[in-house]
Amino acid sequence: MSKEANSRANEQKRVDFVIDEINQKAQQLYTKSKGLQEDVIELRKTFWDDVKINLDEPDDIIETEASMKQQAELLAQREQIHGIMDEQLKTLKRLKDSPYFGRIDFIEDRETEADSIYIGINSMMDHEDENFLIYDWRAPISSLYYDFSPGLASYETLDGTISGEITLKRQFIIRQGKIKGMFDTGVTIGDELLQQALGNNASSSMKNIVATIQQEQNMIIRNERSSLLIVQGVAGSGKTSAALQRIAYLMYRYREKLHADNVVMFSPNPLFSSYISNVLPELGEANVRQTTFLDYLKDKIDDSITIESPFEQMEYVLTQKESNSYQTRVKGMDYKSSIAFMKLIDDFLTQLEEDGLHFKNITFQKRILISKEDIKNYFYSLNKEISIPNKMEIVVKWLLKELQNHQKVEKDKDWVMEQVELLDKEAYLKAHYEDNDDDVSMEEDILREAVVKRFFARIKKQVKQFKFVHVLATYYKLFHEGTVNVDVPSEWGQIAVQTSKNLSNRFLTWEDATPYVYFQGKLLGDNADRSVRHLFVDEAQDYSAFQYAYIKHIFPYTRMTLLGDINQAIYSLATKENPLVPHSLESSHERITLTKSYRSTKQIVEFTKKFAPGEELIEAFEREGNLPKVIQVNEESQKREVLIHVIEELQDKGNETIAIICKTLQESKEIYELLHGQLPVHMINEETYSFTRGLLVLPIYLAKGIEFDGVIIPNASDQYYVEESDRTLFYTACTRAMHELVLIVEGEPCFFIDEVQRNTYELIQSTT
Ligand SMILES: Nc1ncnc2c1ncn2[C@@H]1O[C@H](COP(=O)(O)OP(=O)(O)OP(=O)(O)O)[C@@H](O)[C@H]1O
Repeated sequence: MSKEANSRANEQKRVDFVIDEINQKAQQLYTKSKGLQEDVIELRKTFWDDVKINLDEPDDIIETEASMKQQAELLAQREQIHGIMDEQLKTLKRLKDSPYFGRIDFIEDRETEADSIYIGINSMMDHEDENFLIYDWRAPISSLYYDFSPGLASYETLDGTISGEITLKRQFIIRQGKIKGMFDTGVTIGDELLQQALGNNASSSMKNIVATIQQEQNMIIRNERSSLLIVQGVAGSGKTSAALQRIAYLMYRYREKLHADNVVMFSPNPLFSSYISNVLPELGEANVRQTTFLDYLKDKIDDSITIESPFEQMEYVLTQKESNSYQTRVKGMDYKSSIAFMKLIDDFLTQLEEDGLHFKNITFQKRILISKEDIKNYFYSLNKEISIPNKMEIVVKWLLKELQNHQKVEKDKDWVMEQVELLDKEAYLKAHYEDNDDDVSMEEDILREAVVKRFFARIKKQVKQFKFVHVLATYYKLFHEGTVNVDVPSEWGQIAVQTSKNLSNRFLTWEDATPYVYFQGKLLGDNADRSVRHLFVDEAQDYSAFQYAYIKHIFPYTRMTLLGDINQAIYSLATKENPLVPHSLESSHERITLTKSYRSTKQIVEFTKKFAPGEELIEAFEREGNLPKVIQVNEESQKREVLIHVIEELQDKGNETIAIICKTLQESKEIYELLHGQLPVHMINEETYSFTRGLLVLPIYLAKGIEFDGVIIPNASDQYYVEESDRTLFYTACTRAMHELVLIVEGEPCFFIDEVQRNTYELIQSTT
């Protein structure tokens, strides 16, 4: 047997042994868990048998409560242990298929023998709980695997640095308990393993990358120092992957303190949220709170106000250039994205301390109980030193007191008696018991009280929610009177008219959404969100300076990881003052730059980097593929045939997921109509929450962060990608491709293609 075959046979023996241990452990755990489950069922069945119920005397009631509590605690405890065992069983099941993916042999300084460390998704000890058969990839010692090649190496523990030498670094592909591949590696982690991982077909959900994390990605994953970590990484460099493995790492490292609901991730769209939702559970961790920034804001705004989505805004920018109000809107977007606008709002808030806040009448049965003037007078009678939100709290207290008086007055009115008659039997019985003197008029009094209390409860709740403050009307005023002594853009007059019109329709454009929520928080009090210990912002290039300032304002104590690619800043207005741009205003932070692109073949990266804004910083991973194709069609009528031909060709080559990526939703709809009925094609829109493999049509902004086996840009001519501002859109679209990229051009190619050397793509004149 060759040396290699011999060592593979030995490794397989070890795998068999570990799987044997896993089976034994699973069996023991299963037996225990089953016993516990029966216990839980029995406890639930007999719950009331063991509770002593006696409600005769106050003491008996207390004793009954205590007995119920004890029984409930017992049940909860068992259920919790059962839950933990269930998780352990799931972990063992995962390990059984593929117990580990890496091995390092490490000799610590001053030791003579190397220890073999096997690394997997979770750790596992032998049945005597003495030795680790598998180390979790997040354990301190496992960092050796990611950070070093064979030779001198060290890792950090709580007790300090441990140094030594790696004498062997090996990788495995194990499936269903069998070693399918085994490689001894040198400098980087498994080119071969990585080649295999990247060569696979795209999936409708993202995969974990723990077996092949690269050194530069590991720096992001294991970073514990920075309270603000900024990652600028080119398309496909593994930013999202690093973010997700980082979450898993932090949850492991701070297991006692950090729970899934202490971590929030802002993702670019709902489709992306579902795309990445598998990774953490696959790593044995619960999913963290994921939301789009739009949904986050929506939660804070009154339901009666409509908010435009960033995608609608984008669609407007791309398709409404001819509209009369376009220039004003774009200027308004620019200004409202800036810190200067936040200063304008702050200045307006200072004015509001003196005068100008709008309130709403508090009404009951169409009668005004407390008028907006009275509320305003009361508000402005309060000491000027008190902040607006604190004054609001005082107003709430005052209003509740006033309402209590109104409630008393209402109680004796005729309408109350009508409502009393509609009360149910229970209310009557209650009144009867409460009335100790058996006095009928007292009983009526109690019933009247019950009615008004119920009616007033709703008003009081609204008061506590500050519904008496007319935030929208006050914000509206900002565009009329809020600009005294402040510099505003020269187009401010038109911007103000346009904004007022939208606000009158209770409509907030995307550029107004964050300023409005900020403004509202400054009036009513923003609760700094302390529960969020770590915030991840993916596609961070698409946030404006205003949005960042707001995020910082609302999460002042939260550690943040911002990940993005300035080359993919498709909301061009958002790039100004963006923290991803070096030398931006960020003060204390750590910055990591990723330059290697893993997603696409070398040929696709070489092609796309030529028109990327920051070309020199893009490096391709060595994975070979076909040259991208530029197909020229002569007339519109050819397009459908060419498109169908291209799709079929890509499918024949084994590409399972093919995306036709368009500039706008409008264009996507046209392409969909062209193909619908001919091919099984799926249209993806803002409401699509998940996708399956197959043929998809979607606008660029919904393809953000996602990847496909093949990408077709159906209109890559200079009619569609016209201006410099289209560059990032075009780059984002092309970089979604893993294996194949095809651009169809009717007429002249867009000037981005002209920037690319001719030998990096195949030019085809369609004769179809
Ligand atoms: N170390 C790695 N091992 C295996 N696959 C990797 C690795 N790093 C990245 N990938 C793969 O490369 C692809 C791109 O990764 P990811 O989506 O995380 O990149 P990104 O930087 O967020 O991309 P974009 O900005 O273009 O959306 C994914 O398929 C991911 O699985």
